Amino acid sequence: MNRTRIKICGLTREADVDAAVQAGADAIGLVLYDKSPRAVTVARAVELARRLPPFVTPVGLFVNAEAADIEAALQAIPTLTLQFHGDESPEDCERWNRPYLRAARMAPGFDLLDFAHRFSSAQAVLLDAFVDGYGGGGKVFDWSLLPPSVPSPVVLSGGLSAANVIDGVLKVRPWAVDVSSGVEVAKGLKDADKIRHFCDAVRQADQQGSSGH
Ligand SMILES: O=C(O)c1ccccc1NCC(=O)[C@H](O)[C@H](O)COP(=O)(O)O
Repeated sequence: MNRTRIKICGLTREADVDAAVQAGADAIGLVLYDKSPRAVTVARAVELARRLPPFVTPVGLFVNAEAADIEAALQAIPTLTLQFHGDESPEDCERWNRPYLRAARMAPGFDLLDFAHRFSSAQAVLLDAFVDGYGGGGKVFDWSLLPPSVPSPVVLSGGLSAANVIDGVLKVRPWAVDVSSGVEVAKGLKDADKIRHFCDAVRQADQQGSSGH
């Protein structure tokens, strides 16, 4: 069983970036969407991304952003992976010729297979709950809604925490998991112990999954 990759999202402080790296995160999410309580500016994102060692990916999150704002972020952080969390079309995502994640908001009746086909150029589809304000809602969607297989790598997201991520990994078998609220003490303020417990739980899930549980 592959090692489930881990993205810790909505980081705003150096200490939280360091805690995510220390706990074994594979990526950090920087919310470049000014209506979010976890928003950071491009300048702040540069400072945070600069702390990352090799092989830990900075992911910039956008919601229906102006092209100039995405351009500025890519100029400032050339290694940025893009995450589109709004109503962006495949063309909106592909024009940057950069690796990107495409968020899918899993409302009941949502046609994930059609969505994954439309966004086949995405590195992965990030499956999130359908919440007001696009994301970061701390809400779990019904994993049983998922089809038996999805033609893209899946990032499971939405209301995850150390308490439910083992179940999520064993049920959905995603390429990666993504968490924001579940490792916070307040919006945008992460807790190092929660981050560590979350990452340890993902490792435990991988062990259970490889031993046929
Ligand atoms: O995190 C936010 O505040 C946010 C705001 C607007 C769009 C996307 C946002 N976050 C995107 C993420 O990838 C979150 O990690 C994802 O929605 C899961 O959040 P949570 O349910 O709090 O773990």
